[in-house]
Amino acid sequence: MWHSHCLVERICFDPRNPSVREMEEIGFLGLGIMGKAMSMNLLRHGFKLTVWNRTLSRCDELVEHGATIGETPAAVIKKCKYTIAMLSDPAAALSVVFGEDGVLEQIGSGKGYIDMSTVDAETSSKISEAITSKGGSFLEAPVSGSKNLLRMALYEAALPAFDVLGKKSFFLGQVGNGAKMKLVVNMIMGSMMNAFSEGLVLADKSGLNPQTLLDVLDLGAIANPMFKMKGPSMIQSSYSPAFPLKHQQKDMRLALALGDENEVPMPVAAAANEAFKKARGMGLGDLDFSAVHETVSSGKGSS
Ligand SMILES: NC(=O)C1=CN([C@@H]2O[C@H](COP(=O)(O)OP(=O)(O)OC[C@H]3O[C@@H](n4cnc5c(N)ncnc54)[C@H](OP(=O)(O)O)[C@@H]3O)[C@@H](O)[C@H]2O)C=CC1
Ligand SMILES: O=CCCC(=O)O
Repeated sequence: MWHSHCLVERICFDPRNPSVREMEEIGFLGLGIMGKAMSMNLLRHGFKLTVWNRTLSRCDELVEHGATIGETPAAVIKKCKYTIAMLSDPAAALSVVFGEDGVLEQIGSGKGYIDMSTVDAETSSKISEAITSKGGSFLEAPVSGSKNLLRMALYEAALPAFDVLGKKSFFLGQVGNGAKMKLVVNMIMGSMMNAFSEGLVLADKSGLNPQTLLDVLDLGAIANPMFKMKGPSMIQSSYSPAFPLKHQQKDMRLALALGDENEVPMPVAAAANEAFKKARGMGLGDLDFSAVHETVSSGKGSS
């Protein structure tokens, strides 16, 4: 998990003292794959939550586990001192803040907004400026890892919640750096996933057992959790979504724009992006990003 900017004040709960946690209510906006898993985790660790999701019915399961529903993002902000958002993309992140009944209507002094969505630096900066101009505090805090980062003070205040949500947090300085770091990481991940897919298909088509390829890869210098976790299901053409392919393609697109801005040639990432676009065109956007494998294995590559 990376945090780049700003939450304020020290939250008065202490991770070692659940009774203190109960004094603070955290808001949570966006209950997709990640938001739901993160909210459940917070509830399990004794945090009180008020949740909102655009499709309100997705709040029901959280309510069964003790959460309260906020009718709008503004209502959640009004009720809670700290609110976390986990939304699909820049458009969603902006609309929840700037739209009708949005975050801006109730944010103000003494309130913190933590956006954990993967967006670009420009989006983070727009949100940060709007929130801080109303006296609120903002922290961009994109996360790495799947369902299985405030000005420094808000960062410190939020650490008890981050401790529950992730293994390690990094404070990266100014707003935008969290978004950039996340995009660099996901650009590498998306490029690797494409090379991995091609390798699996090449092994298979050239008469090798793909499972043996996985075993060999796992013992060498390029062994990594992604190959280990995704490989077996990719061989079975099974792509139950942990990280939806449409979001991986959004991250490739945003990383390539960052490359444009900084004049960094990125031919490998550009080719990977084309493969993810192809996969979206094949109707695979809601499946796991490993479904890009189908663009190679079905013989419908990105050329
Ligand atoms: N899945 C993963 O492994 C990881 C994902 N991420 C990032 O986290 C974010 C969320 O990912 P994930 O949970 O997988 O995605 P999902 O697609 O499962 O969830 C997206 C969420 O955004 C909401 N949303 C979409 N558009 C709007 C809008 N215009 N206004 C309000 N709400 C909107 C959806 O609401 P509704 O239910 O109404 O559609 C839903 O709550 C993304 O930025 C992703 O890149 C980061 C790390 C890992
Ligand atoms: O942004 C998504 C990252 C997914 C992962 O790290 O497994």
